[in-house]
Amino acid sequence: MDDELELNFSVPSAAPRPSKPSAPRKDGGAKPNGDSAKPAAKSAAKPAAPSQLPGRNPNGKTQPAQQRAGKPVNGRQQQQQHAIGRDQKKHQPDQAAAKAKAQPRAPREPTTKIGRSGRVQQRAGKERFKQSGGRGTDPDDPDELMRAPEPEDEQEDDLRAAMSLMAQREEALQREDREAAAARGGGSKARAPAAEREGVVEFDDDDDGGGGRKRRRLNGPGGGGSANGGAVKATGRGNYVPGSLVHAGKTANNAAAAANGGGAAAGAGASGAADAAAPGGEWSDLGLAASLGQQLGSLGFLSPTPIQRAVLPVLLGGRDALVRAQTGSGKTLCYLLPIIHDLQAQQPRISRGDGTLALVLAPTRELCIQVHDVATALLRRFHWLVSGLVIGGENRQHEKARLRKGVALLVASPGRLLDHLEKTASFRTSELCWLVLDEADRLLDLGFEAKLRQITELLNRRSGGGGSGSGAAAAAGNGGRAAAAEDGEGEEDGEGEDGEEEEGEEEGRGRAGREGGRGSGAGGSGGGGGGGRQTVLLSATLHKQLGALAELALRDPAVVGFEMRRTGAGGVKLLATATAGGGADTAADTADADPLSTYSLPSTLRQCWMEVPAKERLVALAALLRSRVASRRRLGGSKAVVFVASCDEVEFLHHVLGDVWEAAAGAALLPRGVRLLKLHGDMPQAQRTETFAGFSQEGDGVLLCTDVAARGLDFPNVTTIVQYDVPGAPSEYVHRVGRSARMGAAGEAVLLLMPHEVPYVNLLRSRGVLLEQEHLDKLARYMPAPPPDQALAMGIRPGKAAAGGGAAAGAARQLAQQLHRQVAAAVSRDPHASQLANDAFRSFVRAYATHAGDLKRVFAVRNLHLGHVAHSFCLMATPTMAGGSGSAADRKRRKREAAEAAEAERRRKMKRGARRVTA
Ligand SMILES: Nc1ncnc2c1ncn2[C@@H]1O[C@H](COP(=O)(O)OP(=O)(O)OP(=O)(O)O)[C@@H](O)[C@H]1O
Repeated sequence: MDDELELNFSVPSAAPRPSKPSAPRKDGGAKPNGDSAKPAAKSAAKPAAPSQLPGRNPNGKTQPAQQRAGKPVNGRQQQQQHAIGRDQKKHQPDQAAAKAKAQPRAPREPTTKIGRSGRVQQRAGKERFKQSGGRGTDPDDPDELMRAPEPEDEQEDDLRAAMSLMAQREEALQREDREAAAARGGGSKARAPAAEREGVVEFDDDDDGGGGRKRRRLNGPGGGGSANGGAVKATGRGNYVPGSLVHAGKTANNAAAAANGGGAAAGAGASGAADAAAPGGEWSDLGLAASLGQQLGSLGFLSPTPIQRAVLPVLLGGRDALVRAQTGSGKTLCYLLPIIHDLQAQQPRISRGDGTLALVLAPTRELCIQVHDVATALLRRFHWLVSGLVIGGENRQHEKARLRKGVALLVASPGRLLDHLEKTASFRTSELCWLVLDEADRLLDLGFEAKLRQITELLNRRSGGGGSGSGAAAAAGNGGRAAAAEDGEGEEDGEGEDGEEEEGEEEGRGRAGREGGRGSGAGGSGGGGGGGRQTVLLSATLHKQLGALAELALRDPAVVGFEMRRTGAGGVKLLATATAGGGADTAADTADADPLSTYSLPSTLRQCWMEVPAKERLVALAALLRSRVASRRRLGGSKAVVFVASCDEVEFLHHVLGDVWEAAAGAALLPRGVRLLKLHGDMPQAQRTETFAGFSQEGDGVLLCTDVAARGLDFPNVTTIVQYDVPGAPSEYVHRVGRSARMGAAGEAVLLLMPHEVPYVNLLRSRGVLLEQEHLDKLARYMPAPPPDQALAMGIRPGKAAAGGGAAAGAARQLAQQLHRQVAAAVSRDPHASQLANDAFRSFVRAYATHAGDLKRVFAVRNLHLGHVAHSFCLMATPTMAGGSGSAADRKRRKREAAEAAEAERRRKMKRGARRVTA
């Protein structure tokens, strides 16, 4: 059954928004390519912009005769004209000069030809300088010459020289294209005709002072061209660390091979491998610039995925878009490619002085880093386009400096972006032409909706764009998690943009209710904004507030992964349809518009659940990790991500399964070479970034984390997802498991449930998520055990546990419990470990208490056996819930301590390094 969601934005009128080449400029002016861009309604309301007046160029400046006469004026000429205008002002300080300028022009001297001796020009210049009584430019003064306007004949010389260069360059490009086409074996796919790409020929990237440059955007299918025709400058900027591109490339190659070899693999819902790279697809077919296609190829992206095929033409055609697709289907490139295609083609070339032209917002810092890394890798070929990152936890001053210099493509988390929009005066966004909200459902879950509204309004104001977007204050009934995050993180440093929803959820939910009440009343005009800005909203789920967000940000969007239907009331309904990524959509009961009910999971993902008594949770986790590591390593690599409910639990498990375990059991839990890593929102940003990159690069490893890693993160080759604690919301289940089985790779997800939690499986089933059951006894062989003499003392033959069968499994579990007691004893002797255990227990119970709605019935605190739960945290007695971890003050204290420890460690490392150098 289809899922339905009512959207409030108005139904698109019959005429779609003009495609990119004719998109309205924010000054309302016609674009240099001559398209009259303003939609009728708006242009009628506004007085004619200067640029629309006859004899004016798009900046409202007087057009040169050549342009008025209808001769083409290219970007370089425009720049020169601007420069001339400025310099003329500078060099005509007095009235006499102004009058002289007003005199009818003397007949021109014969134009100096290119290649003629510079001395001829110099002499003529010197003569003019003398005649003017020393006014104007002294040709003997090299500094002056650098600044001076050139005499007209010299301008023309320059123009001729430039045009001749253009022609040469164009010829070279065409030659290159012909060669490339011949190499591809298809001469028909040559570059677009020269006339289409006249604006993309390279010129020096003169900055005109940052104001008033008019660029020609060459968006739209077939309208793009290569900006540099392969004249690649290695800038060394690309800092793509995680290696997921390489991984992706491999996956794509594998997928392509599978599809080619397997023949029928490309069918809908077939294996993700076929989804990943349908044969025959080419980037240039979709209208991307040839050089961008080449860059994609060099990064291993050989052909587009289905979702990219669906979305790229829409965005290249200049429309806003609302996109839903399954996890790991390649959504990031869906928006980065059209953005880069557009930016690289703009003429005159974008320079740093232009500020930010594309803005990508993502809910977590790690996701921002990831998107930025991919963007940086793609931009390597376009050295004049700079990408940047602003996220909470980073040094504001450094960010400010980068923004002041100018960052064309900026990836940001909402809190920090808002901060810069409000406080960094040199942050230019007046030229913004792209806004992307990635993981929009998560942004909403985290309660960023108010911040998004503020951001959109600020951007609109700065760009002078229309659309207040004020109507989007949707009731954020579940925004409490974010409110909690803000409570916990934001007060001190104004961050709060992350998914640190682990603790303080109760306070958060209360506050969310209030915020929801406040927001719900706002109606409003909405309807997108930002003048000619193109906006993209990507969501993995059909979130309840998506309609409001779409209303806030989008204008007449193309909708991919949904179906849009008119309602009688003039609004539209969104219906979930099969996602372009293939795979099976879950069955859908749409009454509550639960995101999960419309979700699509990769068909290569095996999902199972395991019933585990509370007191055996820790050893079950240990056995599960050992079993997966052992079996997957045989297959060439094992990477597991373990999700828990709180930062404290991550800290506890990391310490206990690492150092404490080894000391108590006499052997490490995991084989040598398999690292145990941690990632959560209370870690200092530097550590988070290091872990993120480290785990991406690892061949084998186990990552203990909170839901901060649940969305969008693309760790290559994750083979197993373990949900040690149940997800906070059903949709979170889907996002967590989506970290595996990406781009057609195989993966597995294991959900551990305590006996009273087993009905959760039915809840998932009712939403179409089907899990198999796996028995704990199957892990018997991998249960950790104490040394043989202790086993014998317990009356258990050491080899018996490994033999298999029911009795053996029982024995193995007994031995594991014995080992667990030893670990617990070690914890009780170690004050630091004890503190971690107490904090983790409290946080676990607090998080458990925050489940709402249907989930509250299944995950009720009263159903917890607190003694057994405490045992699973290696505690001899059940701690009281009073005080301790979980308060905002406590979070801050721990964060500060962690930052101090990290800083001390950094200094130690530096000292060690310095000592090594001097030695
Ligand atoms: N055309 C392509 N060919 C090969 N690999 C690709 C292609 N497009 C994307 N990928 C790779 O697929 C993986 C998933 O991409 P991405 O992270 O964009 O997916 P997503 O849909 O945003 O996932 P999520 O919903 O989890 O955020 C990445 O490793 C990416 O490098």
